[in-house]
Amino acid sequence: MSTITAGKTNTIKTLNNIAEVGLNEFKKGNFTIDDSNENPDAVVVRSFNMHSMEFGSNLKAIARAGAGVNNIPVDKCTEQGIVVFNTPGANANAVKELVLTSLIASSRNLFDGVAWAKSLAEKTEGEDVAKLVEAGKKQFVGKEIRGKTLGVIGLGAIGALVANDALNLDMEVIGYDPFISVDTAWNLSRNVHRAMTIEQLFAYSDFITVHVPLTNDTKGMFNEEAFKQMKKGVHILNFSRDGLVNEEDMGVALKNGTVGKYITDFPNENVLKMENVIPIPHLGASTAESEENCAIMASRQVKEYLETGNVKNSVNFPNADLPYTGKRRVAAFHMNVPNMVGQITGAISDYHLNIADMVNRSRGDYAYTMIDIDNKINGDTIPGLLEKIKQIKGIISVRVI
Ligand SMILES: NC(=O)c1ccc[n+]([C@@H]2O[C@H](COP(=O)([O-])OP(=O)(O)OC[C@H]3O[C@@H](n4cnc5c(N)ncnc54)[C@H](O)[C@@H]3O)[C@@H](O)[C@H]2O)c1
Ligand SMILES: O=C(O)[C@H](O)COP(=O)(O)O
Repeated sequence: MSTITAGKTNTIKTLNNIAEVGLNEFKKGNFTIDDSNENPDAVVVRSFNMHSMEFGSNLKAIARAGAGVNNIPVDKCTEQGIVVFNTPGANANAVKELVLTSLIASSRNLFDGVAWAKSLAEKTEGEDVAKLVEAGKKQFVGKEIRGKTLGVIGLGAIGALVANDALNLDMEVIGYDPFISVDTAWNLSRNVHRAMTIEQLFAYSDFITVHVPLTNDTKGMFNEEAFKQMKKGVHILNFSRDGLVNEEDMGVALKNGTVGKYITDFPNENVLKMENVIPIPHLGASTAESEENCAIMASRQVKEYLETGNVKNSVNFPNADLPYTGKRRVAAFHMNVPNMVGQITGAISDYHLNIADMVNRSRGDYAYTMIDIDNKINGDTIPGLLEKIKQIKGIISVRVI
């Protein structure tokens, strides 16, 4: 649980394709990328499922080049002092564009219409194609979205962009997010109506799009009870995670017409068998721009953490920033309980070391302390100092950088 990292080459392992421009960030420092390494210092990942992985003793950070971290065992990482990062907002525009595309395309029956037009090649040829097109197009008459109501559940990076742009498409927009952040609230148009309860949103929406993380609280939130409260024929867009939807209940709602269409970025065996499902192969964030944004952000955050201890955009530990001056730095994750800082500084003073600067940040049950040391530390001193800090009850992990 304790490591000395100064001067050491840090090994980075990737578990998915990560845009090269992001991985190039590691060329500017003491890093090697080695995907065969069984005990890397950090992992960069997209959607690879890490839940059954064992973590080596060197692992200090996992960066999700993307938003959702449900593929990472975050609680296990916290217990082991492994920082989990994500890249908030870096792929939001890509998802927003596909949500709005799918909203219009589903309302205009575009997916079915295009598939039907393509199928004509097998049925006829020559001028007959045009005749069949004109005769058959009536089956795909759609509805305009102008004036219709879009319900947006979750007004974070993606939801807020979708809500604002839907207003520009002349839709009425109603949003629901009991945990909205101050930053997002500032970015949200004042013309977005606020639903005080999710039931209000259900009752008024012709289209519902969901942009919340998959957690124990949101799992299965689209279920029989929810469908009962929606307008008949509502279109539901799910670019968040399949687990938000109770698929058995969705199957029934699609069959009896309660839900007119279900557009999902997470097709699986169950939903592929259902009528009126528009399956998209998880393309929400799949643009060159978004993949690059996410890869750069994830790589920079890991690099900074390994080199300086500074934490930015962690989902499990507090963010902390202490300007790095090149002095030796003690960085410790610990429980957020009284007298931890006192005990860590006590251990440092036992070695007659003087403190130059420090920061302590907390988040729920956990806290992070970084302490810069004034003196030049003899390399032989470090293992003893680490051991002493490690013995303090409540320490989760400690490094000297
Ligand atoms: N399809 C894709 O490729 C793709 C890409 C990016 C993100 N995602 C998914 O979309 C989710 C949202 O991404 P984001 O970047 O907007 O995240 P975000 O963290 O910026 O926003 C999430 C919002 O959901 C809100 N929220 C949480 N629980 C809620 C609840 N019970 N009811 C209403 N609101 C609730 C939060 O307050 C927050 O504002 C991600 O967690 C991920 O699962 C999918
Ligand atoms: O949560 C996310 O960021 C998305 O689901 C994107 O996943 P991807 O990186 O596998 O495209």
